[in-house]
Amino acid sequence: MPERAHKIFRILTLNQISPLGLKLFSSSHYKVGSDTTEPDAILVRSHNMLDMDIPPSVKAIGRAGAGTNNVPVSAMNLRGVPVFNAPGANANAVKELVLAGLLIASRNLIPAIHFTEKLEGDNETLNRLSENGKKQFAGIELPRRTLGIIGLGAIGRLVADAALRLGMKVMGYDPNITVDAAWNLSSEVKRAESIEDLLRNSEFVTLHVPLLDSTRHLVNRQVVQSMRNSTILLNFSRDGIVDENAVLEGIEMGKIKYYVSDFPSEKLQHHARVITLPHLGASTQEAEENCAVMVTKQVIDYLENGGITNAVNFPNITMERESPYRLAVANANVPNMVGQISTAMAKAGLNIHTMGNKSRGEMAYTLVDVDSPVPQETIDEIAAIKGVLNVRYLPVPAK
Ligand SMILES: NC(=O)C1=CN([C@@H]2O[C@H](COP(=O)(O)OP(=O)(O)OC[C@H]3O[C@@H](n4cnc5c(N)ncnc54)[C@H](O)[C@@H]3O)[C@@H](O)[C@H]2O)C=CC1
Ligand SMILES: O=C(O)CCC(=O)C(=O)O
Repeated sequence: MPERAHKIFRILTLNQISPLGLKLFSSSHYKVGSDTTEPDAILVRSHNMLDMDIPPSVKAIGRAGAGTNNVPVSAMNLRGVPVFNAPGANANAVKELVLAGLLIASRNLIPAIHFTEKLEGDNETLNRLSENGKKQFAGIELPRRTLGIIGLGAIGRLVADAALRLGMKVMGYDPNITVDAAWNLSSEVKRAESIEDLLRNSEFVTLHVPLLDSTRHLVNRQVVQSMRNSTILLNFSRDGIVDENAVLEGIEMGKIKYYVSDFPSEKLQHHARVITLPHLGASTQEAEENCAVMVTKQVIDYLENGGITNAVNFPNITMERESPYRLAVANANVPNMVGQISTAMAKAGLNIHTMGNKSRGEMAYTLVDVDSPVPQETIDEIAAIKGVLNVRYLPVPAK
């Protein structure tokens, strides 16, 4: 029978994670480090895990941020491993950088700064050269101009609010908007029927969608053609959402005045009409702390209690502990799984105290609390059921 002793969980960090989050891992129960072998869980920010050999010991992955396109989520589905993220935890940081991008581009600040940097002479000369040269950097103001927002989730919504407060008109496009996001969206945001509808009406366009198969090259040649002349395009989502060749053509044709992107790329480097930042969207103390704390709490609850909150591939499920013996079963979302799990438990004479089962897409998850210890043979029998991906026994450790 498995012992009811404190297990030491091993956590591997693949990026720098805020210490405010890491300190939630108590040193008596957790070993945390960037060199941890046989990890129970991995914490990651932008490190590319797509080609990584993820050890079989891994039971959970925590992405201290929003986008999970750097994590092999489908491969983790096959293992029944939840991939957690931190929805909304860095949204304000991104919103602020988008506002900076809007202002930098609308006032031609990058070429203006370069111009001033190159000036030489005494104060009188600098003053004369500045006054003579400044007309080439005259910009536009934001009030009454339209910002088109593609993707109205955590970030898009905050950008909409901020733009409205700056006196802009806002148009939004998001065919998959969640009920929560829709409730939180200002009624002043005009709904675009299509991306083309949004582009026809917007002087500024900002992208806030995840990188998925369906959003790769969302901004392509055809989309660029639909833009108004001199559109300022902002991309703080992911580089893959934009076809860079289409952007370069759009700049040539006068469709795009500036492309402001958080993702440097070889093709766009040193282009006078491209402003790039080094993926700085979430790099504030507050966002780093929020993300680390949120995702660490979720990973701890999963490892210790089997609770799932904010996994991108599993349903949310938490269950109060009403008895000390708990099984957590990840399985494929196919018929009769719960029946087979309960039959195996009944065969061992186990009395089920509470049971919770939820599914999402192809994944399902079952938490079962029983009144007495679960024998290893029963765990093995459940693990052998076709469709079961993993079984974890999570007894409350003896004091
Ligand atoms: N530059 C940076 O440092 C950061 C970048 N991001 C990127 O921003 C993305 C969005 O972040 P959040 O707003 O927090 O995510 P979110 O999940 O709250 O919102 C994404 C929204 O995009 C919508 N969407 C999906 N496909 C769409 C489509 N084809 N057209 C229009 N809307 C579509 C969804 O319905 C959802 O409402 C992340 O996935 C990540 O790639 C996020 C945080 C920091
Ligand atoms: O952790 C970071 O700095 C990247 C943030 C990001 O891109 C995200 O949360 O999707």
